[in-house]
Amino acid sequence: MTTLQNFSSYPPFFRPNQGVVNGQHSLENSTEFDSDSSPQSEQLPIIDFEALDRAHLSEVCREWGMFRLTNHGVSAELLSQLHDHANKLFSQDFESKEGIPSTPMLYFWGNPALTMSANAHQKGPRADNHHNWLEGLNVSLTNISQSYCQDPLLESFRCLLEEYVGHQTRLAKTIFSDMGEDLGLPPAKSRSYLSPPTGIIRVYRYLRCPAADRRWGIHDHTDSSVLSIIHQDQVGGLQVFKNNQWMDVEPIHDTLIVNLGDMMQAMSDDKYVSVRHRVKVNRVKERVSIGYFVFPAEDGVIESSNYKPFTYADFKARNELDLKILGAKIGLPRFRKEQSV
Ligand SMILES: O=C(O)CCC(=O)C(=O)O
Ligand SMILES: [Fe+2]
Repeated sequence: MTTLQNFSSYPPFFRPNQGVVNGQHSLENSTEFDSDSSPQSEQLPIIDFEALDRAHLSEVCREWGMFRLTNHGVSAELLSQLHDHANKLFSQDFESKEGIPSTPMLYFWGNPALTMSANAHQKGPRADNHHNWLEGLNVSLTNISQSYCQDPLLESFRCLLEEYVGHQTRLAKTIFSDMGEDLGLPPAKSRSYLSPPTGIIRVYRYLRCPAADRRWGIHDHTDSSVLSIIHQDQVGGLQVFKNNQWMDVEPIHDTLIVNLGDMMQAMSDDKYVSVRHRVKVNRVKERVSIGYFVFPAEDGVIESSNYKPFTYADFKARNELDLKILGAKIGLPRFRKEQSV
């Protein structure tokens, strides 16, 4: 539960009156933006996992690139336990969180590290005061089995995450296989196009922000993944860009949100959409979400008619370079046959 007065769990940068960068408060000199979403004209489509309808899935992937998954087989109890543990971990003092041994869960705050799945979609150099208003734990699935023998809370959270990853892998494989059938991807290719062992989990806590109208939890972006699967708590804040407007993705506890990433768009030759989305922050409430991101095998060559052949390793390296030089991810346009940037 949130204690309004106590900010000892917050990274100092996010404590009221403390976000000072180069002598300037992080909330100064920032223009207010319009974070309001337009009235909902449409509902996010629903895909029932127990009765997967390939024609409907196909349509939703082409038109939306995001859907709500129901009947996914992840118990409401597991989801609640994950959120309870995440809340407990995040409410510890900042110093304790910084001291978490970084394998398998790496603690971070502000902008995610360059190798992470998603990078801000904004133009121009990244300003110091451009932090995403969040902290998180990044779990690389290659070492998720390494136990935290010394710390019971971390260890039981890790075990829950391991169980959760089993479900996410099951869901991603089935959904991807249906997408592959819809797109006519050659089965041999499909195997290198989805590599569950190299996926990641990110557990985020979006922090309360006094200037919620001038800061983002996560800026407008597309994911670099093949698929991303998000479970959010009841606070809300996730938005998706559809029909030239932003719409809220309403929290519903026993559902998951699936979105397609850049790799899926490339594999589908632009038939499917890597969807733009972002997360708002809140003045009075923290928000916790758990994201699962699955990628292609690093060295699997993605072949399509709109893009030059490239691997996920090439894509990552190019994004890292663009972030360093331009302060922004360019992403897929870099790999188009007719390069558009
Ligand atoms: O927290 C969320 O709901 C979304 C997170 C997200 O978009 C990302 O990590 O790429
Ligand atoms: Fe994302």
